[in-house]
Amino acid sequence: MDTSTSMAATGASLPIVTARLLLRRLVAEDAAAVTRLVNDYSVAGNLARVPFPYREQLAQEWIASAGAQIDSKDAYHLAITRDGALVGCIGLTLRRNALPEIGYWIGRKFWGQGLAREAAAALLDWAQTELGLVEVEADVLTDNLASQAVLRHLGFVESGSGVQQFLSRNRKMPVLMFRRVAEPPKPPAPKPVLLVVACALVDSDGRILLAQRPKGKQLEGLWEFPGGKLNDGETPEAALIRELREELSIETQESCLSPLFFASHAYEKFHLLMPLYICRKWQGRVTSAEGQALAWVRPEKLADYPMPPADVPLVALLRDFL
Ligand SMILES: Nc1nc2c([nH]c(=O)n2[C@@H]2O[C@H](COP(=O)(O)OP(=O)(O)OP(=O)(O)O)[C@@H](O)[C@H]2O)c(=O)[nH]1
Repeated sequence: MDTSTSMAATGASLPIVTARLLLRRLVAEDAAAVTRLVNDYSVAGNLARVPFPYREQLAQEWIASAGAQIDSKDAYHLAITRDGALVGCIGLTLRRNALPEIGYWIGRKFWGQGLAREAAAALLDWAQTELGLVEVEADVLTDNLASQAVLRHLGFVESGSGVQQFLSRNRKMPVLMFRRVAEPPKPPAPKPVLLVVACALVDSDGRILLAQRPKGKQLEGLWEFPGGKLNDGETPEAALIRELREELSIETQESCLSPLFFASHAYEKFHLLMPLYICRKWQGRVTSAEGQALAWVRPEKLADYPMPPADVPLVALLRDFL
């Protein structure tokens, strides 16, 4: 069954998938299952707008109107299915002079498994993301403690009480009103800024030295400019002179290091800020002091060496510069 094509027209993405459930558009074939589950006083008696006994003809009409309401964006009544079988329904109705209202029911044999809570949590998240709904209301029979527990768990708080006509009971019943204000999405936690210094060592043939990141390290196998993190109290230049000594067994001086470009890149756990220096003068022979593979690379060949994402803009700049 394709429930996604027709939703495309409304701009909202359905179905909604949760750990155990699929919330999808109701289809005509659901009428028999809806009738079987709702035509049970323990279910229908909690619902204000369904008569009891409940007949399949009503289910057919309701399913047709639910489809039309989704298309007109007036309400989103969805089937709750588990492993392909209908276990209940859930809906969100957008009202003109009132807040949107959520309602749901679960067939009696599926009670006690937290399915209403799982479906409602998913629909509320979906409504916030897809429809921008922040505040939602729900009315619950005063003695329907299970449904009130679901709402409380989802962050609803009691906002009033009243009476409402219940078709299923053919009389007015006391209800509690609940309201939920969704928390605004949390901004991502700020990442620590990591300062790393790196160097484009350029030999007399105009080739640049790249070092391969060893196995077991983050970004292993990628080629990078020699360098590393600053120790406490170190200047960038002192750190770079130390790193070149430790990694490549060469000596250089601050006067031989010229700042060139810098990389600013968001990695998953930190934000890298990496000034890239250029150095054409050093003492000693470049050797791999830490066992890392080294390569002297012509500027036009740099792109053949896979490098960390932070380095990509630097490589382009360096190629133009040299
Ligand atoms: N040296 C260097 N580091 C780079 C480059 N590009 C880039 O993203 N980085 C990142 O900057 C950090 C450099 O830290 P580092 O070399 O001192 O440390 P590391 O990850 O090797 O681990 P370590 O702390 O065990 O030595 C790494 O996260 C590395 O992925 C680059 O061109 N050169």
